[in-house]
Amino acid sequence: MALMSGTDVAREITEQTTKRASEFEQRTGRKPCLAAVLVGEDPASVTYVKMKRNRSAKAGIESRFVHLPEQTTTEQLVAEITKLSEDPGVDGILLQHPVPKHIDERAAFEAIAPSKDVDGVTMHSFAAMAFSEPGFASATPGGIMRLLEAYEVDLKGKHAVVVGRSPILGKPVAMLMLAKDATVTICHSKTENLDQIVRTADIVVAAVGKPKFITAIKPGAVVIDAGYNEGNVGDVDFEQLADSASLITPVPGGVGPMTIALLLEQTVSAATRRADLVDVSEVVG
Ligand SMILES: Nc1nc(=O)c2c([nH]1)NC[C@@H]1CN(c3ccc(C(=O)N[C@@H](CCC(=O)O)C(=O)O)cc3)C=[N+]21
Repeated sequence: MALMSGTDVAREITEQTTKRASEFEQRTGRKPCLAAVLVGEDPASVTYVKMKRNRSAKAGIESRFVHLPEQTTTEQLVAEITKLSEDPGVDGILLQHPVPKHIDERAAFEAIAPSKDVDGVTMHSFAAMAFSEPGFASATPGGIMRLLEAYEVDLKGKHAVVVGRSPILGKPVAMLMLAKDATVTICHSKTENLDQIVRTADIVVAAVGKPKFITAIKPGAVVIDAGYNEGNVGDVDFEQLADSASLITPVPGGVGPMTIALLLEQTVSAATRRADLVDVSEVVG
């Protein structure tokens, strides 16, 4: 078994992002700006948004925080996000999921301008991922793909099993893996014989939100734990699988830091594109 260190790969990506942010500031006289929108006081969400803002600041990205009360209506939230979409000083918009149950989350996500959807949550970004067109990846799926790339996991012809079909995690990561020529199976709460299907996977992506849900794999499989349950517990029973997996992500230190790295990277890309600058790093590679 070998670990896939999201912490290490995220650090490398963010070093590059920091350089690009600084170059953006030199050329435009302002920092790239990410607006983070949080509705309510869910303690986990408060922590995540704080982490994202801290890491933005360290990378030279300005962050704007829009904290709305729990009882905000869909109309009010859509109005706030629309303002940010129209604000020329804002490059990227993150609406922290989940929003309170009375809010139509899809309507809120769709108020994000496609050019500012650095968290990859809109239908526009989903379509771009599904059609392999340029666009923003959903942050966690994009982070997972970069982690697989960093560890040279070739998906071509392999059976990838995604457990979970949420709009910003399971479904888009399945599209991204399909684009890399994996044979993709998506399992969910209604799937029959889920354990057996997981045991046929060369690559397992656990994205169900159930602590230690995945307990058996095919020996040698690559295991990606995208779960973020209370107390930093993943969806994978790490102890149970550590020996039989060829590569496995830890929690913490796996997918989580990659999610934030992608968010920041895409924020600088959005800023660069919006300012109509040629991004030297994209040209030079
Ligand atoms: N619109 C939206 N986009 C998201 O990307 C999004 C979201 N909503 N809602 C919640 C989930 C969760 N999420 C995490 C990000 C980083 C860590 C992370 O970095 N965790 C650290 C540990 C955290 C700690 O030390 O407390 C780690 O895994 O090493 C975890 C979870 C992003 N999410």
